[in-house]
Amino acid sequence: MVDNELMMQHASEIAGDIGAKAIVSFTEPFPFESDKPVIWVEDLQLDILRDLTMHDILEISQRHLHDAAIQIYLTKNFDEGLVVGVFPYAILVYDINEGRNFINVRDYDDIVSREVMSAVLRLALDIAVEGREGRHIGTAFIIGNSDEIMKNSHQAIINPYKGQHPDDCDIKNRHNWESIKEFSQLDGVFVVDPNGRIVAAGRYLNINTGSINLPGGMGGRHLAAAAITLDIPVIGVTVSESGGIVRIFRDGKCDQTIRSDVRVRW
Ligand SMILES: Nc1ncnc2c1ncn2[C@@H]1O[C@H](COP(=O)(O)OP(=O)(O)OP(=O)(O)O)[C@@H](O)[C@H]1O
Repeated sequence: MVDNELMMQHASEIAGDIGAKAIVSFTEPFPFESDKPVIWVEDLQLDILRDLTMHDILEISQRHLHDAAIQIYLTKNFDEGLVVGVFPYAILVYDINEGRNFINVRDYDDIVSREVMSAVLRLALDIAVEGREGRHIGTAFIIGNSDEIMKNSHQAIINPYKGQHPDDCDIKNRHNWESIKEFSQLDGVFVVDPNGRIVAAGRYLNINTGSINLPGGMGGRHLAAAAITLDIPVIGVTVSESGGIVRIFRDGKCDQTIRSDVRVRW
């Protein structure tokens, strides 16, 4: 296998030559100096690539780079430009526009601002990757006119956000994420208004799932999120307990699927 340091040096040169925004490294992290920001991707078992054909290696590497690019897009607001991906076996150049075409938070700005949508997706990815106390967590955020959502739902347990200071309910504020992650273990969903204020947690949606048709493997949580988006103009963001996948629902359908099996570190 080629030395990781050598791969990184070449990637750094390529990144300089093509004016890339960053280097995304899938190799084992080590201290590395570069003019370009280096993003390390963790939690990937790339050893399995060793026995595959070059075609398969490239296909899998590209998929991982695509997943990482979505996280970079959501976290860094990199809207366009190139990144150089470094794998133990390959160097790939990736256009962030491709990731952006796949998921564009502006697609939802008739209901929720880009800032709130990015925050919810980033938090949802965190919950999908980290879980809580060593176990996977599933939850959902229903975003839109909160009065309408409240009318179409009821408390499964006491609402922990009732009567709280608005600053403590702001989903855009990362300082609030720890408590949101804690409450994501509760049964039911979060209700979020278009400004990013969490109005309720532990909320059960009163829905009619008759006209909803989802692919197999999606149970009550996904059905409920899909159904409410058909009944009223809201967005549903789900985190699946089984599989750690984040999905965006709109108009009764799953609009986007984001895999969480790569973890980027800045
Ligand atoms: N109508 C509803 N409103 C709000 N939450 C619901 C509703 N129905 C189910 N849920 C939530 O979904 C949880 C899991 O249900 P289920 O396992 O059937 O969902 P799922 O879609 O298979 O999701 P996962 O992939 O996360 O397991 C329930 O414990 C509950 O918290």
